[in-house]
Order: sequence, then C-alpha cells, then structure tokens
Amino acid sequence: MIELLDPAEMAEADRLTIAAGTPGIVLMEAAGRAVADVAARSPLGTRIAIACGPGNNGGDGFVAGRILMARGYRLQLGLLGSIAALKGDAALAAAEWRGETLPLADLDFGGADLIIDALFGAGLDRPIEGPAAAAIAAINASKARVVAVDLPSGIHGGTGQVLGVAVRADDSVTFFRPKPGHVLMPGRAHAGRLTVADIGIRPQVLDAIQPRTALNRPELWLPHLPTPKVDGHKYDRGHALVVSGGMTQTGAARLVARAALRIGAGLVTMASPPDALAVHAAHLTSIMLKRMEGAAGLSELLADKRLNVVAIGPGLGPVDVSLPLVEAALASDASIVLDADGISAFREDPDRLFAALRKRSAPVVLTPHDGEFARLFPDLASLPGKLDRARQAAARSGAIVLLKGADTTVAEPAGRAAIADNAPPFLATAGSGDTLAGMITGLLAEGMPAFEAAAAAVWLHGDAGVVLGRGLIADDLADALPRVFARLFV
Ligand SMILES: NC(=O)C1=CN([C@@H]2O[C@H](COP(=O)(O)OP(=O)(O)OC[C@H]3O[C@@H](n4cnc5c(N)ncnc54)[C@H](O)[C@@H]3O)[C@@H](O)[C@H]2O)[C@@H](O)CC1
Ligand SMILES: Nc1ncnc2c1ncn2[C@@H]1O[C@H](COP(=O)(O)OP(=O)(O)O)[C@@H](O)[C@H]1O
Ligand SMILES: [K+]
Repeated sequence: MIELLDPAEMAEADRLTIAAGTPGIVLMEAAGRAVADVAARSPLGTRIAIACGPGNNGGDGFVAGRILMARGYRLQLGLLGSIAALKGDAALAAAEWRGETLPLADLDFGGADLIIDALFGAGLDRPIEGPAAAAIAAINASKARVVAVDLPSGIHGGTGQVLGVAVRADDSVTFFRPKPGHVLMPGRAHAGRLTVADIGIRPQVLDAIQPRTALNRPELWLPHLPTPKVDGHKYDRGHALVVSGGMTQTGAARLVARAALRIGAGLVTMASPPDALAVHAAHLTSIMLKRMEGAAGLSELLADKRLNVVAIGPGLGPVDVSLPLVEAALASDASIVLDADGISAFREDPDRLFAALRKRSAPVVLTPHDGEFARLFPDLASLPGKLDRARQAAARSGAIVLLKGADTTVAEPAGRAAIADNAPPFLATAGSGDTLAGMITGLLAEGMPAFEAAAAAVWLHGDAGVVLGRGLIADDLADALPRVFARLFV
C-alpha cells in the first residue's frame, strides 16, 4: 500500500525520525541529494537557477545547490529573505553553501535551462503574494525544465489546491511518501513526474502515525478481490438487481448491468417498468429481465433475498418516479449503489436519505460527480480539496462516498480514503459513470467489502480507459475488463 501523508503527518514522520536519533540535517542532506540527482538528469553545461524559500524547503535547495556545484554545473541561487533569518537545519545547510546568495528578484530565470523550485513545501500556510508570487510567475513563463522540491510551490500538500499562484513543474521530488497534494487536482497537474525519494525515514514511523489515506493502487484492494471457487456455483458469485428508468432512458441501466456482469456478478437481473420491457427484451442476452410495477413492484422483487445488491439511479427519471423507488431499495436488506438520479432525488431533503441510511446494516455506496455531490452536501461542496469533501460526506451520511473526477476519491465513514490517479481524460464521456456504478455493483454482489469494492472499481474503470485509449465510448468499458484483468494478473 502506498500511504499519502498530509503536511501534519509528514511533520510527525520527520519528528519521530529525529527523536529516534537521526538529526534533521541528515534528512535534509538526503533530500537535497535526491533533488540534485533528479536535476542531474540534465547534462553538464545546463544553466541552473535555484529559488530558495525561508524554511526547510529552501534548506533542501541549498543542499542541492552545493552538490550540483561540486558536480560541475553552472548555477545561480537566490533566496527569499535574508540568510540571517534562516533557522535550524536550513541555516546549517546555507552555512555549507560556498556560492553567492542573490536576492530572489535578481535570479535570471529567463537565462536558465533548469530551475529548482525550493520556495515552499509542506510549510505553505497562506496564499503567496509579493516577490515570491513574482518569482513563480517568472518560473512559469520561462522555457526551463522545472524541478520542484517536495511540492510545486503554491500547491497545498494536503488538498492539492493552489494558494494564490503555483509553480508548474516537470518533475517533483518528494520524500518518504507522496502527499495528497501530488494526486489531487490541480496539484497533480502542477507536479509533473513524481519521484519519491528515501531519505532515511523508517516505515515503522507509520505505525504511530496511522495514515488514513492511500493511493488507489491494486495492492490496496487486491487481497479482497473475490476469486471464484473451483467448485463454485453462479449463486456463489451473487445476484445483482439493476433498476431501470422508463422507455426512453433504458441505456444507462444496461450499461450498469453489463458492467456488473462483466466484473464478476454471477447473475444480473434488470428490473424494468412495464413500458420499457420490450426495449430491454430486444437488447439483453445474458442479463435477465423482470417486470417491475413502481416502488411496490421493486419491494416485491427484493423480497428474494438472493438479490444481494441493487444498483439504482442511472436513467431513473424525475423525482416523482425516482424517490419512491430509491426508498423501496433503501428499505431492503441488499447492499446499494446509489448514483445519478437516485442521488438527485434527495436534493430537497438530504436528511431524509441520511436518516434512511442510518437504519440500514448493509452498505451503501454513493457515487456523485461534483454536481450531484453539491445537491446532497451543499455546505461541503466548497471545501478545498476532494479528500476532505469526500471524507466529511462519508462521516455525515454513514455511506461510502465515491466522489468522481480525474482524481476520484473514495472515503468511508470511519475516515479511510483512497485517491486514484490512473484515469485518462477519455473517461469523461457520456455513460462512463454508469459503467463505474455497475462495476461496483458486480464486486459487491461477489461479496467484496464495500470500501475495497468501490476503490477496485475506480481503478479497474480507469485502467479500462487506459487499455482502450482515445476513441473509447462507455459501451466499450465493460467489455475491456477481460484485458484489464489479464494485465493485472500477469
Ligand atoms: N527535518 C525536516 O522536517 C525535513 C524537511 N524537509 C523539507 O522541509 C520542508 C518543510 O519545511 P518547513 O516546515 O520549514 O516549511 P517550508 O519551507 O515549506 O515553508 C515554511 C516557511 O515559509 C513561510 N511561508 C509559508 N507560506 C508562505 C507564503 N504564502 N508566503 C511567504 N512565506 C510563507 C513560513 O513562514 C516559513 O518561514 C519540506 O517541504 C521539505 O522540503 C526535508 O529537508 C526533509 C527533512
Ligand atoms: N478529466 C477526467 N479524467 C479522468 N476521468 C474522468 C475525468 N472526468 C470525468 N472522469 C470520469 O468519468 C466518469 C464520468 O461519470 P459521470 O460524471 O457520472 O458521467 P455519466 O453520468 O455520463 O456517466 C467518472 O468515472 C469520472 O471519474
Ligand atoms: K517547492
């Protein structure tokens, strides 16, 4: 598992390491050397400008400068503030620097081939203004390769938000573990290629820190991915029910159903309003079809306890149709994936949903995009950073909240969260979210724990986008799953 550490957790990792006997300057030396190594992928002769800030991020810049100068690079170093004002490890690092220290404003960014951004890292705590903002504008205007120390200056390590202005880096070199700000947008776009350097912090410090956020990678959920039993039966793999909208909007439910079956559900049944039965009958093959007369009809179907998960929301229709159906689903014992119109049904009264959720024991996964999220959690929608939004929404609702986008974040009520960075932008296409809902549904049907099922579906959906590439449409995503699994298990 790759943990993501926010600034407070990273400071604690540093503190525990120093308390256990490794001096801070030793960590800073290792950090500066790692930055120098990444910078030194550019050949000798490269003209380097190093912009140092007033804290330890700047200290790393002084160390990198000393090492690169010893390796024969031509370089200029500029400092925001005065050397006399530096403290602690940064002051020690600056004392070892033998070159000239220019005022930041005198650095010639335009004449540099490579810029090392050591202005601010984890200690950034307010919007950047004045000379630092001017330096960042000049860095972004230059044609130089930019290597950021820890984080691109201006990006908040915990939220990925831009505080004022932010450097656009080609490379970022961070230490020990990546930070949420490297994967959450727009931070990820600013960070460029990420290098995570070992600076001598022992992984055992994580036992004390107990980080709650991870990068969404297979190692997070693969141990929980169900494997069909050799002597298994289709009913061992679960039976999902997908609730369809009316005649003119049946496609979304079929995308859900196909993805649920492809990813591993043993059986999938489409619950269809009477007017849409003929449309579905013309399209469905391996997916079964049942007639559903309104909310009472759905409750009757769900009396069959073998139906262990319900997907409801995509193409479901306006609130007068959708709300009674969702309430019938919520009253059942099945796990639920609630998406799209099923979420919007509660826009007038989100507490009604939360109250129903509190009465359930089987899990519910909410899969909003930003617009749907704002309908259920209007006060949380403006929080900086998707991680906090998803985490607070999960705590409030008691559901697993999967907040979609380029940096889809899954959070559970107890606070555990996973952020994905593998989804290509081709996934922003009609019906792609319906397919994701279906993938979660299928994994829940197979009995995967809900947080892991949601995280796995997000990653597999993203990888299906990678496998298909440009030209993909939502109809292709489920059918790409065999190739995605083949890649996963090589
Ligand atoms: N021993 C350690 O703690 C280690 C720290 N390391 C480096 O230290 C960095 C964190 O150092 P710090 O905690 O000193 O923090 P930073 O160096 O990121 O920034 C803190 C300084 O910037 C000022 N500042 C913050 N926001 C500002 C703004 N908007 N405008 C102007 N000034 C602003 C603060 O007042 C403070 O002086 C990490 O990002 C990493 O690069 C590494 O050297 C590894 C070891
Ligand atoms: N820029 C992007 N990069 C990667 N994935 C994206 C991007 N924008 C959207 N997605 C993904 O595409 C899907 C869109 O879902 P959604 O907004 O519900 O659309 P629809 O309702 O048409 O299915 C989600 O899985 C989302 O995470
Ligand atoms: K930086």
